[in-house]
Amino acid sequence: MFSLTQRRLFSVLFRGSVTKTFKNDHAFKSCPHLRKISTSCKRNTVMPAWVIDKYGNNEVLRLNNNTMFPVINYPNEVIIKVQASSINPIDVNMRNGYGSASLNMTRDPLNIKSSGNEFPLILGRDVSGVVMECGLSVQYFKPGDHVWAAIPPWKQGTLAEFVVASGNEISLKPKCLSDTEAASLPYVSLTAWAALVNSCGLNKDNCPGKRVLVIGASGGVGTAAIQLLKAWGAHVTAVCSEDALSLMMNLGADDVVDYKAGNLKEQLKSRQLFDVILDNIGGPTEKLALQFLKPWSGASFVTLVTPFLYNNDRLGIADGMMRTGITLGSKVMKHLSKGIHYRWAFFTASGPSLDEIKDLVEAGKIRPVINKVFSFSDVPKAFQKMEEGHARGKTVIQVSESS
Ligand SMILES: NC(=O)C1=CN([C@@H]2O[C@H](COP(=O)(O)OP(=O)(O)OC[C@H]3O[C@@H](n4cnc5c(N)ncnc54)[C@H](OP(=O)(O)O)[C@@H]3O)[C@@H](O)[C@H]2O)C=CC1
Repeated sequence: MFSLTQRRLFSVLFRGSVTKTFKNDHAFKSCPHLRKISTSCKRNTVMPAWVIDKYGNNEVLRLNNNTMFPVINYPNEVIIKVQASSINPIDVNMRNGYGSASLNMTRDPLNIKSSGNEFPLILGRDVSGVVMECGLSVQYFKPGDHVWAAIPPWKQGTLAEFVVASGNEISLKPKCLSDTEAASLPYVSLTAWAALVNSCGLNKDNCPGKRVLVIGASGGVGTAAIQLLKAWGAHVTAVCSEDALSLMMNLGADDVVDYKAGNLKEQLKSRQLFDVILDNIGGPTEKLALQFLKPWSGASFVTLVTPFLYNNDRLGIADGMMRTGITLGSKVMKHLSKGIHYRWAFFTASGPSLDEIKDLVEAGKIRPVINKVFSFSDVPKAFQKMEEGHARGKTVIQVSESS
């Protein structure tokens, strides 16, 4: 097999024959702003990026101005100039080593690098930016398009000047949002979509009248989930701390439960049972919440907090997968016998789903909820903020001055 350096060299040498660049594009010729970006893109073989060279605390984050410029390896890929990004809990967890067993394996799909050689690793999943270059099989996008996306965690991330994404992971950015606003939504809204739509089968036709409980409602995923559910007419009960009550009401929640105000079980008992519960917290909360679903009526419990990657990290892929299968299988069977569908959900990168979210944003049904915006040079501070918890929406990174 080819070494990584050889593969990069081939990609650079043959790039002209497998990609469409800005320079061939009519829009490019007529737009000085884009021409400027493209020129810098073409001239540089390196770019600034926040990388880690080993797992650990915030001290492992390093701004490297000489990070290798990304190249298109497959004809369905695009290179995006990152205008804004954001931080999610997975970034903090990955910095600490979370997912290293499974994600390293897939981050190098051609298996060119040996295991454990994933560094320097770029974190950051969200991007709002401009397409610079397209592989030849990319049909729906062209250089110069303003796009947003969430990049899967097994790929290099978006805390960099440029990032590579697949054409099927990106979507045209909602025109009504700035880059910093747009970068706050893809990862969390696609996670909410994966949980509510893909796992629980909710959609705009069957949501009206459904009672949904969102636990951990004040964070990134929760704020996106509430808005998606309200856009489709569900009755939403949000579980959060007291200081997030007004945020929840502003987002449209019908009922709010303050989990710090006292006995959560007693508070939930005073409500009617739910058709769907979205759990963003896990642990003891899962056990407690499962009692509050309508049994034998198709009700679903879906959690985002699963031991899937932890098991692989701890036990290795084979044993980890087996442990995960046993845990999930036994929980599914246990709750099915009580008339409840029990599910785990995972973020799924999807341009088509982002297209639908874009429509909801442009219709004014979903809006960004931004906790704080940090500059690119302050990425470590943004990680620190994320790590401190108590998020109220999203922590966003302004990568380019013009975002
Ligand atoms: N499976 C997957 O693919 C994915 C999983 N996740 C996971 O989902 C979870 C939520 O993600 P995200 O929304 O981005 O995280 P955030 O950190 O943005 O939000 C978490 C929120 O939960 C609140 N919270 C903490 N404890 C409780 C509690 N006991 N009851 C109710 N609310 C609580 C926090 O505020 P406060 O403490 O002030 O109450 C905070 O607002 C994370 O654990 C994340 O790792 C996220 C994305 C994808």
